Amino acid sequence: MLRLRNLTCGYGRTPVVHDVSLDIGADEVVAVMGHNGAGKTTLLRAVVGLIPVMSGTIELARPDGTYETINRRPANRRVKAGMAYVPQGQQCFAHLTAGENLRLVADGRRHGKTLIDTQLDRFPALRGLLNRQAGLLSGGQRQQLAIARALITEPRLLILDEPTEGIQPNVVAEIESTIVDLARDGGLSVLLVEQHLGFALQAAARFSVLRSGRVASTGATGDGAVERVREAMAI
Ligand SMILES: Nc1ncnc2c1ncn2[C@@H]1O[C@H](COP(=O)(O)OP(=O)(O)OP(=O)(O)O)[C@@H](O)[C@H]1O
Repeated sequence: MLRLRNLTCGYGRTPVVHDVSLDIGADEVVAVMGHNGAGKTTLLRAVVGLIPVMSGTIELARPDGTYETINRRPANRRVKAGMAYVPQGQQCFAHLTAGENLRLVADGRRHGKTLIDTQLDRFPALRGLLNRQAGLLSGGQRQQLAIARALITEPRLLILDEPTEGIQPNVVAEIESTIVDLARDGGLSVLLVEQHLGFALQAAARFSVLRSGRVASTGATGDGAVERVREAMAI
């Protein structure tokens, strides 16, 4: 679904992410881990088109499975091509209700109401909160709202930046099972940036660890992955 080849990106003329290569297959969850400042968010920003690529390529699969380079494609057209981005920090329109947050994305889409209903089935806790201001929801509820809103765009690639940050443990488990279900149900690949090791290794099939903007370790999340990740992160 997504192929990064020797991707270098950063801010102004200063590279922050160096020479990163990464593959996410169809219906696959891949976790990118690393300490604060390792460059995880910067990598995602380049993938979604919020900052330019300095060198290397970002390739996205077309629906027919062939790849095209999208380095210069504006962010809004990447959304149209099937990417959805949920930034760090449970971002919602705080003064709008939960329902208005969802309708903002659904309105104007064909079958907008059905799209909202599908997400309310996925996140049943949101049903009773539709008339509540998003700013008054708990962190976990806001994160579910942010993911639901992203899914209304019917992405093929969901990009999540630290979805469990600042969220109580019972909701972390819910979000984890949602992500696993989404990929298992088919039709969706997930690029997950996460510092919560247990969560990332449970949810993802493969991992990459970034250290100082470079890939320090990469592999499958099976036996021995915890040790490899800990070693790469030097924890
Ligand atoms: N807008 C910006 N302009 C200049 N430098 C930035 C900007 N945003 C981040 N940086 C720098 O880029 C480096 C990587 O930051 P980034 O946010 O990508 O790391 P991260 O791994 O996502 O960390 P965190 O887990 O804290 O979000 C840091 O040194 C940071 O100071």
